[in-house]
Amino acid sequence: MRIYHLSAECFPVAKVGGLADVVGALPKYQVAAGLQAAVVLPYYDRKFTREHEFDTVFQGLTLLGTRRLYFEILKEKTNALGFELFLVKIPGLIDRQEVYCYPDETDQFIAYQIAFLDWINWSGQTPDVIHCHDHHSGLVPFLLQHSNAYKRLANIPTVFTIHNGQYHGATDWEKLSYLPDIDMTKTGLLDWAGALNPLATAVKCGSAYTTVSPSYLHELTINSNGLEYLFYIEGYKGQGILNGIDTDVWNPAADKLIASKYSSTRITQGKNKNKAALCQRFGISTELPLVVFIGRLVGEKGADLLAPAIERSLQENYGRVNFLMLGAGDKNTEAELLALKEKYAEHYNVFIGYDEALAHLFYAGADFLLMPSRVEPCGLNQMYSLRYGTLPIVRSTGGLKDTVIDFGEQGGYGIRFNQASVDDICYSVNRAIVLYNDMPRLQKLRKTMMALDHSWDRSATEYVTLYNRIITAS
Ligand SMILES: Nc1ncnc2c1ncn2[C@@H]1O[C@H](COP(=O)(O)OP(=O)(O)O[C@H]2O[C@H](CO)[C@@H](O)[C@H](O)[C@H]2O)[C@@H](O)[C@H]1O
Repeated sequence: MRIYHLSAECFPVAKVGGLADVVGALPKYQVAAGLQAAVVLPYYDRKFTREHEFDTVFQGLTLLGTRRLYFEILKEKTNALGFELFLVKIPGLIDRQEVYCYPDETDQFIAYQIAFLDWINWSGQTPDVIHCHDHHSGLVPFLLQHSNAYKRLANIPTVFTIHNGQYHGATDWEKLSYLPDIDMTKTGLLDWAGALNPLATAVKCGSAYTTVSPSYLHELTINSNGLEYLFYIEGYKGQGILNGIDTDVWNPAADKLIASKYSSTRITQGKNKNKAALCQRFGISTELPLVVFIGRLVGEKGADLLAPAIERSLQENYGRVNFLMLGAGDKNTEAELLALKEKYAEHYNVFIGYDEALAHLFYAGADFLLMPSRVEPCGLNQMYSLRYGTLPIVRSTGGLKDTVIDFGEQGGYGIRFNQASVDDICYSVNRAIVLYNDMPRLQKLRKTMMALDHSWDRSATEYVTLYNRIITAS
């Protein structure tokens, strides 16, 4: 079965967040299961692309409205990622360093999708399934069915996976002229609330859509930034498939990015060594329970709650708990987190920025990982932390609800709270401090956490079942 995954991110080529982790791992597991899975990314001028060799497998000329675009499809020579990797390169438009936030990013993503479709069309390929991830490839299901340019491809089934339903890629109707030779009676499929909305289009036109956890499938009908009714009426096509984690990359027994490797037979020694390295780097003591946060500093992650919650918690528990933060994003939140450093240097520190290696040390060296997310489609951090024996403190939402059971319940191993509020965070941190002071119990929970299996094997099989279903129906 030939599958093309289309995504803006893929670890380690270009990572901004969890989308990259999923697209860098799922195809590898699919290849191991016997599928011919490949990833097609926009080209980025980054370390990975500079350090690897590529063959030019296709060259073409296409149109973006009246603009003529020369494009190339590059293929990584050695399949270094465990699957075929193709890059769409368009000089002057898709050849830059950053993944997002260019003023012409709508043009970039439309051109990327058109170049991909032109390539498979002109090169005579007919993949069994095209699997699109987030709005950056959301127009593909529509173009396959309703563009005269791609008539030969019209029956290819598509899966659309929603990693983040808050971002839709909505744009104004001016961009309609960029779409090649479309059936103008079908433009309603591109519309949501008066804008051209790629995420809504993909939900309407895809053979099926998936969310990255079962709970998030339902939550989209309650909170999806204006698409709630769409998810309600299209719900029959939806399926929640929980993400897995790449256990080759996230494995404390073989992780080269941490200070000391460890397995579930030597958890305490292993974690202590990593905690010592982490605390030394940030100038805090190792004796106290260490609570960390890793992630994008945005409202969805509840990042604005961190500074007030940490301040209150440190005032209530001065000298009984330490905090370390790693993240970048909203400038006000960054400033608030930096300001706390002055006041609480002995018990708190923050690294503003993106640092993959440091994230690994955080997962290994921390005692607790805090995730006060308002919205969490799946969340990978809590699964990484479980694998490293670090107890997750999470708000009960989306994938966090599906993967973390409170230690107060039968078989539980984490801490869960209901409200994205300073009160609930502080209360949960207090529970963590009490648990830390009952070390035999915490050690037992660490063993339980590390024995959990969140690898991709199960979820990869669920995708294959879905592919088979939509292929049969097409
Ligand atoms: N400053 C920093 N330095 C180093 N590493 C950092 C970092 N900030 C974040 N990371 C890393 O980025 C990844 C974040 O993954 P998440 O799944 O938590 O979030 P994200 O919201 O990006 O993904 C979206 O897509 C994924 C995948 O489907 C869903 O799990 C999630 O709920 C959804 O919001 C982790 O690998 C984390 O370690």
